[in-house]
Amino acid sequence: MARLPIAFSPKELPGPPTQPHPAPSPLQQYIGHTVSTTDYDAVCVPLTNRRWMERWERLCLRPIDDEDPYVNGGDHDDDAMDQRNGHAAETDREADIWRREPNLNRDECNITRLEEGQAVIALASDWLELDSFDEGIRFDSELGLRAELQHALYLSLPTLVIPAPSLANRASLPSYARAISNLLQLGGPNAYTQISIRIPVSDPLEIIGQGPAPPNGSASGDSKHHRRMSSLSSRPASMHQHQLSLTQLGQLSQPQSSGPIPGNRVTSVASQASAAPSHASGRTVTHSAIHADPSSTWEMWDCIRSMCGYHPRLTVTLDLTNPLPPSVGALSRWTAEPVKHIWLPATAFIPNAKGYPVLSKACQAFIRGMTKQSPTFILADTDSGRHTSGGQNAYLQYVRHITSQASPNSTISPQGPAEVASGYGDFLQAPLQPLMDDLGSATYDVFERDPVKYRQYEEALYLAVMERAQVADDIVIVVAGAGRGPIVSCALQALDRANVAARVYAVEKNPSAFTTLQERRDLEWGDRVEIVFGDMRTLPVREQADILVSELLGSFGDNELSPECIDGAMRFLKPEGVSIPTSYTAWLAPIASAKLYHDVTQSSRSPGAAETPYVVMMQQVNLLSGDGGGVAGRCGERIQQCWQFEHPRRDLVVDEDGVPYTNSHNTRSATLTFHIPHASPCHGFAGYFEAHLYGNVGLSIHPDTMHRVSPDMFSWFPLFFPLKTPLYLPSGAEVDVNIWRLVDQRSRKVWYEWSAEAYLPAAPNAAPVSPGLKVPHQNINPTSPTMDAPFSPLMPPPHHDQMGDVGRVKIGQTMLHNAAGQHYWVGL
Ligand SMILES: C[S@@+](CC[C@H](N)C(=O)[O-])C[C@H]1O[C@@H](n2cnc3c(N)ncnc32)[C@H](O)[C@@H]1O
Repeated sequence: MARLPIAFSPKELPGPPTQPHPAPSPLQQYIGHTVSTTDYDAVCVPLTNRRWMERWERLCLRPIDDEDPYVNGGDHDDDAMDQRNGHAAETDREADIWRREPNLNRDECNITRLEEGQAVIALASDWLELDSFDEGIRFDSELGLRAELQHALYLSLPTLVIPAPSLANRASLPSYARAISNLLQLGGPNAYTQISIRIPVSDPLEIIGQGPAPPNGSASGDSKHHRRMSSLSSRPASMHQHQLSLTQLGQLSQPQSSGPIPGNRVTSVASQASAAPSHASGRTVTHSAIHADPSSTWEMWDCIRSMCGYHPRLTVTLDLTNPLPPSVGALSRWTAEPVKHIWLPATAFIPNAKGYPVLSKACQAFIRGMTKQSPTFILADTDSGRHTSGGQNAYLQYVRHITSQASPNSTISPQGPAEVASGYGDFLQAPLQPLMDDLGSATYDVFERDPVKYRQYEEALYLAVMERAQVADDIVIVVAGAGRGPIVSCALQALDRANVAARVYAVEKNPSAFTTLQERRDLEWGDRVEIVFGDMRTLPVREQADILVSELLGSFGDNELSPECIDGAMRFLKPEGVSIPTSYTAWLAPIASAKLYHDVTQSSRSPGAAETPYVVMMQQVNLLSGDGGGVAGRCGERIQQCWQFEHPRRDLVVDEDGVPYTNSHNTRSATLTFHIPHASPCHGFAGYFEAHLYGNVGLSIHPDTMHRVSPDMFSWFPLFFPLKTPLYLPSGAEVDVNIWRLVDQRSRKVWYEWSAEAYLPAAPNAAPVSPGLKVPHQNINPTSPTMDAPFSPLMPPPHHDQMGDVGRVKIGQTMLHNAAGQHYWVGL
């Protein structure tokens, strides 16, 4: 496993440069020394220092009354008031000049030189509040952050880590996200610095079921709320907005006024905010409704990145300060997100029996699972002396040890050996079309490296030969689509093992591969094999076979047109003959993957790129569905079967040449209902196949059976059916997926179309619920932070369907993808 970078977050930094450039600055020396003399790879440094905070606060905040010397000093005379007003006007002027061109001064920055930016992870100021209740603080925080990002872009810093939005202030999250979205425009399309949002892995109070985090505590536990109000808020125009936001939060008992509220402290407003927030619609959402699913921190991230349009320079710094949520499903969502850093403070470690810092089993498993995203770990507070043994280095050594161990077997995609897999992770590949195109030798070379597939074929052939040998003296094997001949060799080895003689034909339509077959016949096989050039669907039959063996399977089973080819080759088969494979099935599951979604929707891709299936070795992908039927027992398993093809089919109507008149019998359709335990956007579907070769031998890339059926096989990666627009699925949602395999004989095409509908389970006869009333069927209310649709007074009463006692309410729908095969089809 590749060595993952680990960064050190020091408590104290060296002072500013004292020598002119190019003499290395103290910070540069410190970073160089740390990286060269320890096992750390980077240093995590706050971009700015206290002086910047003090200037920003002086310009952008006004003292609250009890801090104001003019008010509390008792000097209420006119002169004092005049002096005070004059002073404030001067600061206002200075503030507005700053607002016109927000900047940082040199002595406010910890990092000032290009050379210092190497091996650095920069932290933005954690006292800026993009999501403050106070509109003025929000806007000035955005300007402050703009100045910081501008500086980071100037220094080409790789990342600026932005403080977490406040859990206690979800209502302002859209403001936070809007500000981030605007900041991402800075520097234009060639901007380099990534913005990484620090998101806590959980809200601890949510985990113990006590509702959201308290006010005045940021998600990471730091107190960053300003005790003062914005200087802008004392101006009439913005005060209106400020009042409005407070009223919407139900916090003001006094009537609105157009002027400042005497003695009203921002902190007191914030402290009331954890009481049940009442939305402008008048709909009351209780804490339990909001926080039944431990996902509010992930949901904050989902809101931000959705509002930022899945921007490629927007990433997550996952903060493990708080305890992990107990649900593996809730945690695994992070595997599908662009997690760039993992913040690991000393408090996340527990002491082992000898007092050394270690991580809990759950945390170890989580971290190992996240290593495929290659995050940088940031170790913080390791010098706090929290653990009695090992000293500061123990944390580093331990994380090195954990991240060097392979992640447990929880993959949802076959992975080849490192040299095959490297570079394939989450890479979108166009599915092969071996019927329409002639494959190159290098392509055959790649799939011939998988010994498992051929071992399975040889075993299946051995079983079939042994069985046929019981009833027939004269055995004929036809390898249909022989490629460069590996299955021909499998057939010969199976015959040798069974000690049975047979005539073997190798049929191939790729003229170049046919030359390799000629060479192998001449040099290896001799007259044991007869090679035949041509299309198996039209070639004249020389001799009928006992065993027709083919490998025309795609990642979804039938997507390389195995059904159509084998139908045409049926003419080669004796009435009692067998096909290897005898059947194959296509399977589907809903997935989330910010990376795959971003890749298919990139502007450089064609408009139909999000309506085309891709072959993908899935890594940063989360399988969304759960087992267990869902609330109403309507849902199937987490990965569901779409359809099956069996060979040989004896019921087809064929013409005088033995070729089926139509291909209509190869159309298929499926409607699958999945249960979604944890809220997530759905970015598409993973398609898998299982093939029954013969006897008890098969091939599988189905995540639940591949390790049993064909362990370590890596010839096929899953097929990804993207959604053009993500479909948001709240906790407890049900998603109906429709998928069709369609054929057109005249245009000689086969293609897939797909769409999905999202529902929430709803109680039978559930009347709209009044604010504050308890929801009747608690047990069917699997809520998420954004889920209150089934019982919303704004929605019509739930509609019953035939499938069970629990009705459901539709909440979303996708378009039909690849209608009429306009963007993707496979030629016959
Ligand atoms: C996926 S490759 C498998 C090759 C080889 N059997 C193996 O397993 O390594 C499928 C092969 O079938 C050939 N093929 C596809 N359709 C065919 C057809 N209708 N007639 C003859 N060969 C065909 C392709 O050219 C290709 O060589």
